[in-house]
Amino acid sequence: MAMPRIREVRAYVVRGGGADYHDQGGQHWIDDHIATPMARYPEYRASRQKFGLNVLGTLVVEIEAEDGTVGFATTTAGEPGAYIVEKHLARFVEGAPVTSIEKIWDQMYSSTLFYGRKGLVVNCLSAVDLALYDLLGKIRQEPVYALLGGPVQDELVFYATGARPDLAEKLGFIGGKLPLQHGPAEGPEGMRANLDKLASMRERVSEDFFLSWDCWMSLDLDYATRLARDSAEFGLKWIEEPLPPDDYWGYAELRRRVPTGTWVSTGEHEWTRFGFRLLLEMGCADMIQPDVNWCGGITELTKIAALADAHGVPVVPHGSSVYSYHFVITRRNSPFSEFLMMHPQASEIVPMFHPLLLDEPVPEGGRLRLPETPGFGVRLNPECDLHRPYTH
Ligand SMILES: C[C@H](O)[C@H](O)CC(=O)C(=O)O
Ligand SMILES: [Mg+2]
Repeated sequence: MAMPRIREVRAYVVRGGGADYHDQGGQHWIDDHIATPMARYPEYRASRQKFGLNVLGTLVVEIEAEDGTVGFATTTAGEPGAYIVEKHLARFVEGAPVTSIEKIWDQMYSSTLFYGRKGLVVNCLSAVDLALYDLLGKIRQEPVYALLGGPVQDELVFYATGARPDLAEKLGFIGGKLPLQHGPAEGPEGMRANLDKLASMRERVSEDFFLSWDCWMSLDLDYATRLARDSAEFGLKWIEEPLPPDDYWGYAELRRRVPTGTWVSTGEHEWTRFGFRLLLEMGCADMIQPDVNWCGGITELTKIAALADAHGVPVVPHGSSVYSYHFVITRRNSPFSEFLMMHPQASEIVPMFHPLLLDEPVPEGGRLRLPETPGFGVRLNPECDLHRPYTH
């Protein structure tokens, strides 16, 4: 079968949910006094949006082949991302065969080394990579998981991230990850409030339902050590992203300090196999959590997961909806998946990238069988207002 070439790349910005899942309206648990590295400044404690967490918005990348087939994907990168895709990355994609995914990745990464390597630029590159997978799947009439070698499990099993693990258990999830609300700047009172929250959730859920902390880079080594130790009596399964992502030494030390049986996890804000190589070789984590919409797309996640497998470290991707589901279903080394509760009170199941995607699958009873729809199996919601700020 002759493979078409790529005709055009287009980059759009959209506000309100989507891949920038922090870009929510008011009164949402995800913006309700969550511990962050900015919480040392009292004026930025109550709301993450106040310091600019949702400043970027969602970037949508569409890639159209000569035969008219369109693949698309999304990331957190907004208007600066649209500029990078249109003015820089598109040149490596347009005119290339739709199968040229590895070469395009290498050209995008190598050509942006002088200002990229991590963060926004690799988020953009991830969206292009995922859009290429979506396109290839649609052209071959196969789901992305089939392109990746096929499923190794029949269905995905989920834990839930949100303010109400007790409700998540009733919805069938296997565990719940709570946002930590108070950091070191809030002293012993904040620590007590954190532990009280965990204790009260432990009382409300069954013994087999696991509980974890999401610390969103907000702690220091001593606080993280105390939190992990004092949370152990409530059966804490893991302490996630307790330290700033560049503190590889702190993570390695924390792993030595936490009680046996408590995992240290991180990787949500790490990029490419080079960043994960440091985490793995330095013994920073019992589990890594790359976000496929950020870390370099499927092309890079495949390499990161192979490295992790060789180190005996499980890979449980951060959020990222269908983009991680198609990957996880093909991996023995990814025992479960994350579902971010995007309902404002975390009391009902809402698609993770709502309202941007149509046909976005959600777990039922904490489980999900992926449909056989080509590509990632989702469509852009025509009711979302996509804006194309740049052309090339
Ligand atoms: C709940 C966390 O603060 C963050 O919004 C999401 C996250 O880190 C995760 O899902 O993991
Ligand atoms: Mg997290």
